[in-house]
Amino acid sequence: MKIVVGSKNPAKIRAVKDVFNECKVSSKDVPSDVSNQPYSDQETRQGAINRAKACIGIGEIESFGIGLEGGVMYIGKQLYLCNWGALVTPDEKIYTASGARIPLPKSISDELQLGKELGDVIDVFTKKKDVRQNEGTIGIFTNALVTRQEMFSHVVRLLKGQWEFAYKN
Ligand SMILES: O=P(O)(O)OP(=O)(O)OP(=O)(O)OC[C@H]1O[C@@H](n2cnc3c(O)ncnc32)[C@H](O)[C@@H]1O
Repeated sequence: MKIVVGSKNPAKIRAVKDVFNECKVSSKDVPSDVSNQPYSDQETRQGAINRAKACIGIGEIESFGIGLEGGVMYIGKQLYLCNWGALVTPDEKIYTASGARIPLPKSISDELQLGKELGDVIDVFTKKKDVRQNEGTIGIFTNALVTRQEMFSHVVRLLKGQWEFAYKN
């Protein structure tokens, strides 16, 4: 079984390798075809689906595609971090799953409202570089108890499990 991950982000690739450790996992940078900063569950999920589909294009007929997408969404006035994953099979069946979500501090959501991307805002907030490729925003605001890789591993496990269930039944 070959898996193609639609991102060069190491946190995402490691999450897929962690769950599909028996498979050949490769990665390629594909477009999400949604905004750079998705602003709803719907848009974030669509970005994950678009990435997964783009992975099983020409030359990848036998492969499974996985797309992982980060975004934000409102519940009332509270902005939350949200994450979605999609797995597309070679015969184009689509499985989706979402990840844990946590509220973002007002100082962060105020910056996002100016049109900035979370990845840039969290780097400035933490005075770190490439948080998105490491512990992620979820890692920052959970004191590293849950990192971006761990959160995405859970999403990928949800995808794999749904596919296994469908395959067996
Ligand atoms: O290389 P790709 O796969 O594009 O990875 P990315 O982290 O840059 O991009 P995503 O599509 O996953 O996320 C969309 C935006 O939200 C940001 N973002 C989402 N979740 C994040 C997190 O946990 N930590 C930091 N930035 C995050 C991210 O930096 C982007 O600006």
